[in-house]
Amino acid sequence: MRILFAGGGTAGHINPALAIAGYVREQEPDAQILYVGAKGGMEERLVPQAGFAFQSIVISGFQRKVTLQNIGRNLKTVVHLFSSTAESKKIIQKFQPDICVGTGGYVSGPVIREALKLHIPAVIHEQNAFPGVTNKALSKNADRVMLANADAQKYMAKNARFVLTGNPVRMEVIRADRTAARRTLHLDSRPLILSFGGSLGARKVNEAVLDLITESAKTDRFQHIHAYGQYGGWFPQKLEERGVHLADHPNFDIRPYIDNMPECLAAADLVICRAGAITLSELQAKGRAAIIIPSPNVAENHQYYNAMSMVNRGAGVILEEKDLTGAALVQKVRTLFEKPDTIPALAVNARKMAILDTNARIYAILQEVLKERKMR
Ligand SMILES: CC(=O)N[C@H]1[C@@H](OP(=O)(O)OP(=O)(O)OC[C@H]2O[C@@H](n3ccc(=O)[nH]c3=O)[C@H](O)[C@@H]2O)O[C@H](CO)[C@@H](O)[C@@H]1O
Repeated sequence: MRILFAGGGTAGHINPALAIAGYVREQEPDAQILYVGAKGGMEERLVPQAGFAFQSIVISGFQRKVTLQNIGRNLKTVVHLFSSTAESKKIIQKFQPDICVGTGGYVSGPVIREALKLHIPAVIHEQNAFPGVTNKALSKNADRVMLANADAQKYMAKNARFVLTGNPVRMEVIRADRTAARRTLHLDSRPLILSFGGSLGARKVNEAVLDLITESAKTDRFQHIHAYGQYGGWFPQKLEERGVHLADHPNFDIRPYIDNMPECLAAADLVICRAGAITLSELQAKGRAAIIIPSPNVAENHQYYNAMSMVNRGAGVILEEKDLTGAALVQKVRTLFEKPDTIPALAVNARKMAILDTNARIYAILQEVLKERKMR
């Protein structure tokens, strides 16, 4: 199979594509896989790191707020609209895919549109209950619209060919073993708290975790791995200013981005995170207890609903950003570790929500679509 993936902007769109691509590669080691991402996007680093061929196109999104600067940006976006279409066509004609898979983000727009125009079958996957603009636009003509949540259907084209698949989670995440991961990460028997604010990081989460780690440094009862994200470069310096010298705390591992998330999730006792759809699917796949802090800055407040679907099943604890302070986070952590049964119960309930055969379901859909197209 020659298969072309397109999706990007944040890891929430990239990792599902990597999960599907990884599964295809396992099933068909000879499969030819090419990933098309946006120039300057996280995919430029994450895709080659996962061992897949990568090509980028120049693309940007429209800014909705009217400011002088945004008018300039939007003019550039119009130019990119044309250039990205031409670039996509060129890549597709050269690679000659049997099928294309779009996982959302602006970059999937021109690639999937051009593939369909060239009569190449194309499917898309939507990770959220509230779909992104690109997937909404593509839903009308895609061969299949694969959904993680049936609610997304009502915002998409009426005649679209929907299939409920769940969210694809990378096999590395599903398979990672706790004991082996803890050994590789040189952890001891103290509990591990893993924290990150979505794939780009989050200032509010960083601020609260800064207080948590400062507090934690007094007793060294926990081990911490924290990712401060793209804009949180101030985090290690702030810790030092508070008298927490990382050199004195080998139990604190502070980084801009967690590249070995499969291991970190496997090793963690408690996760503190945003409510991005893929992060939550990973918590479920691993059965991990979490304090979930939904981002309020997303379309239709969808992270709140993502979080509540776990909270309502006793599979996580919510801390809304309006209530988020360092003290509130410290208190929540304290409460969770107070009784020995609380964290294991959350973890078991999270695991009950896992859908573990999404990659296999999607692989079957790709084959079905290919067969269908051949028969036409
Ligand atoms: C602000 C925003 O618009 N967020 C959206 C974005 O979130 P975001 O890009 O944060 O996506 P998710 O939370 O869904 O997934 C993040 C992915 O990045 C990985 N990861 C994260 C941090 C890190 O340091 N290392 C690492 O590997 C996680 O393990 C996960 O695989 O896409 C999601 C899926 O469409 C949406 O549900 C989110 O609402």
